[in-house]
Amino acid sequence: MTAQIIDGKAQAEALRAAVAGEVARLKADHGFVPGLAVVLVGEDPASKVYVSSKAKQTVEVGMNSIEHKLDVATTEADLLALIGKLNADPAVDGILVQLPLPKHIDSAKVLEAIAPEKDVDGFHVVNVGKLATGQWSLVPCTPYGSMILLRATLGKLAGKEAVVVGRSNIVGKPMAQLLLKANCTVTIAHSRTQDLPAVCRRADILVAAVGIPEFVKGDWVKPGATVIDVGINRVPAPEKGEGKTKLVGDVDYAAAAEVAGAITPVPGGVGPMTIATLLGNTLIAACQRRGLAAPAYFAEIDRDLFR
Ligand SMILES: NC(=O)C1=CN([C@@H]2O[C@H](COP(=O)(O)OP(=O)(O)OC[C@H]3O[C@@H](n4cnc5c(N)ncnc54)[C@H](OP(=O)(O)O)[C@@H]3O)[C@@H](O)[C@H]2O)C=CC1
Ligand SMILES: Nc1nc(=O)c2c([nH]1)NC[C@@H]1CN(c3ccc(C(=O)N[C@@H](CCC(=O)O)C(=O)O)cc3)C=[N+]21
Repeated sequence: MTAQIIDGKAQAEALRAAVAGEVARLKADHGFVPGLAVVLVGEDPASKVYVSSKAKQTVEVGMNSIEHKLDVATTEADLLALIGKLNADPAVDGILVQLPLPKHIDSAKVLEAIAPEKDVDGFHVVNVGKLATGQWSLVPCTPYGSMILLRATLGKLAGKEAVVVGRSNIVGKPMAQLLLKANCTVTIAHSRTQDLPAVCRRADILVAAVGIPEFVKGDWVKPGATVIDVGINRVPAPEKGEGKTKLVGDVDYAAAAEVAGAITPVPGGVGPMTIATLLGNTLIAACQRRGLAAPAYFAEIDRDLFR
């Protein structure tokens, strides 16, 4: 048996088309255009690629993109001052500070400085706390995108056994919270988990967010399970020529695809969804801040997943 390939690229395109439609409607009916500010500190090549692709897609859906590219030597105080300005700027609906930040800057402090209602990453403690206590909040993009892929693949998730490998604040923990909110039975595994292969084999839904190339093996996957591979790892690809690289996930894709019912590829899986949900969150934040109802498309996703 070969698994269904979950097409994150196509799902992300559909989501962006829905966002573009809503942006046009808001402009026509309410006379404003949502704006997303993305802040990049330093010259990390991968971060630069992500930030420019975020800016491009922001403009493609009809929103305003505000880019701040700061020198690697930018002080924490200067960054906090910029965030203060963006918080106060009425043209800015969403603020994203690209991670990782240079070592001399305290990321936690920076994330807490972002106004929670503009925190389109969903990383602020207020939004984390709201998610954990069942209140409405902006939700981290990668887990939210993963949930949308699960909804498209499985429909209702209630009662399913879900295992999340990884417990970071940006992926593992919020992913587990969302699966719990969707009435799954959730296990969070990490580097101290005993007999990880056996824990993974219990999963109807297996989410890998580890940061180790092809870490999850084919025989860790329960036959028919749905596998969400969050990992993005750039590795050498000598088969493509000397010095060439390629992207692989945290799952041994070829082996897992023999066993799983459905699986996300890398690239083309969770990654594109992350940017699409970022645009979705910006739209939601823009509506929320003006007291407008959440766009119907997102209300429907939330209803299907969480009620
Ligand atoms: N597709 C997308 O849009 C995004 C992709 N990513 C990718 O997702 C992956 C995870 O990212 P992130 O959560 O930030 O990574 P972190 O490094 O912050 O967290 C990794 C987690 O994996 C766990 N882990 C590490 N080694 C093992 C092991 N041997 N066995 C079991 N668990 C282990 C760690 O456990 P412990 O806590 O015990 O140390 C930790 O909880 C990366 O590949 C990253 O590139 C990230 C963000 C967005
Ligand atoms: N504040 C903050 N928010 C983030 O959401 C955030 C961040 N910092 N720092 C880095 C990680 C990583 N991340 C990705 C986004 C898109 C792809 C993506 O589009 N990937 C494509 C391939 C891209 C390529 O070819 O390089 C794919 O998987 O198909 C991947 C990873 C967001 N992150």
